[in-house]
Amino acid sequence: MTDTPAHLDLWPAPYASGAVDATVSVPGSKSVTNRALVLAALASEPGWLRRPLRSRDTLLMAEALRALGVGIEETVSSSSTAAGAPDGRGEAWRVIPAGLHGPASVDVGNAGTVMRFLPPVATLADGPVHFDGDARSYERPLHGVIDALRVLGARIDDEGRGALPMTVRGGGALDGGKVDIDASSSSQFVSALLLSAPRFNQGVEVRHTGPRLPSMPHIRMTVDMLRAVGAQVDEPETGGEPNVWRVSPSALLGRDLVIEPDLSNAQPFLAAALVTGGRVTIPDWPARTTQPGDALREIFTEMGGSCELTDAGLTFTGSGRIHGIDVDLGEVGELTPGIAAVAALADSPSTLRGVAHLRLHETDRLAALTKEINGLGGDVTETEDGLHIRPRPLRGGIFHTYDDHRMATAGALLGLAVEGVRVENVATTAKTLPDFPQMWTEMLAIEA
Ligand SMILES: O=C(O)C1=C[C@@H](OP(=O)(O)O)[C@@H](O)[C@H](O)C1
Ligand SMILES: C=C(OP(=O)(O)O)C(=O)O
Repeated sequence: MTDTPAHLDLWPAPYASGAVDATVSVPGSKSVTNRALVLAALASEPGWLRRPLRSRDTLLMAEALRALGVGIEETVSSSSTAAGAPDGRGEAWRVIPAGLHGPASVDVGNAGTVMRFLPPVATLADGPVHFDGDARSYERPLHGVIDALRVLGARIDDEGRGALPMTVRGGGALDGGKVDIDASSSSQFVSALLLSAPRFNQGVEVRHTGPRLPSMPHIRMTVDMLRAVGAQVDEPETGGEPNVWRVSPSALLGRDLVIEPDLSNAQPFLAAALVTGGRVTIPDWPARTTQPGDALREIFTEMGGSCELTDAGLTFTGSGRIHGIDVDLGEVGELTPGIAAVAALADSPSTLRGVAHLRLHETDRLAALTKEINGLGGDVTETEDGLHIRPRPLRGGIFHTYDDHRMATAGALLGLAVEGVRVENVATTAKTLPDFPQMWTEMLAIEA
């Protein structure tokens, strides 16, 4: 982990002089948008995504599918007031499936969903598909997808790396069948194989053989979205064998889907209510969802507030006090940076457990959180599978972000309560929330 020169891209994180009181409309879910794009591309008829997230990760997914021959048209839906509205709301993507063609090149950036969900799609193309991405993408685990696809009949050139860069030698179809994988380093291995499986000749039977499986809500999301386009899925949570998922071969329907707001991106705004003892409402919070961010209702309530779901959305009200928490975040790992930031401001220590796999995310999040919170005077130690956080008075300073959008929002959160925090490269929030700095200052009612 190298230090970025201090003069580069330092964003003075606004300090909150009082309690926030705001309504914040959060753009669409990254995880839902990228699954919906893949399923729409594999369908047998055109479909719509309304209010898709338009951020680096989802634009990379759309661009990659276009490179394979899929039509994705930008339109302004009837509910829209203006094309290109800053938060992307009101816009729609019309997805027109087509035969998948190689040769093609895919830039995955550092998007786990693109680097894992698209290689199975590429096996269905009629030529080679080359995958490359950011330097960090070479270090993120992909072996589960590569090895499984080989067992299912694919030809992949990765020069023995088990990682990017690589070329999938698409043959126009894939046998499919049974495969064992160890998905303990990423649930996205399972989701990746299931999403394309209706188009494999024999569908798929995936058995997870590893010690643990993180991010179960994201696998539920995959299963739910497959079923919604007509796929037949057998899985452990509805009476199937433990750790086994089966998808039958079938055609997929085109869907007209309104994408839910990204509840993990709602996290910093809800946390602002907790940290300042204020109140924040997130409109369109779904009554039922598979998004892991829904767990924030319980987690932040335990840390010192209350929430209410009404027609106006989810309103979270801070109590003015923040309590430490002892919690297993294995199911909701992507919430860890925001929870760690809040925990560093609490009135008692916290233990965050079950998130060893975060060492393989956008950056090593356990190391990065420890170093950066301690750099502001905090007292955080890494455990084998998480963090111990003992709150101490913090001071201003540079909060490095390591190209990690959730490190940037964690730094902004600390800045609400600690004067003089400067977040390095806040623009890295473009991975999933390009308008974050503007949304943050609007929430605080600060003139831009
Ligand atoms: O399938 C998905 O959309 C995701 C699954 C999770 O990945 P891991 O299981 O690798 O943590 C999550 O952290 C990531 O942000 C999104
Ligand atoms: C882990 C994350 O992303 P990715 O989809 O790249 O794995 C995240 O958004 O927190």
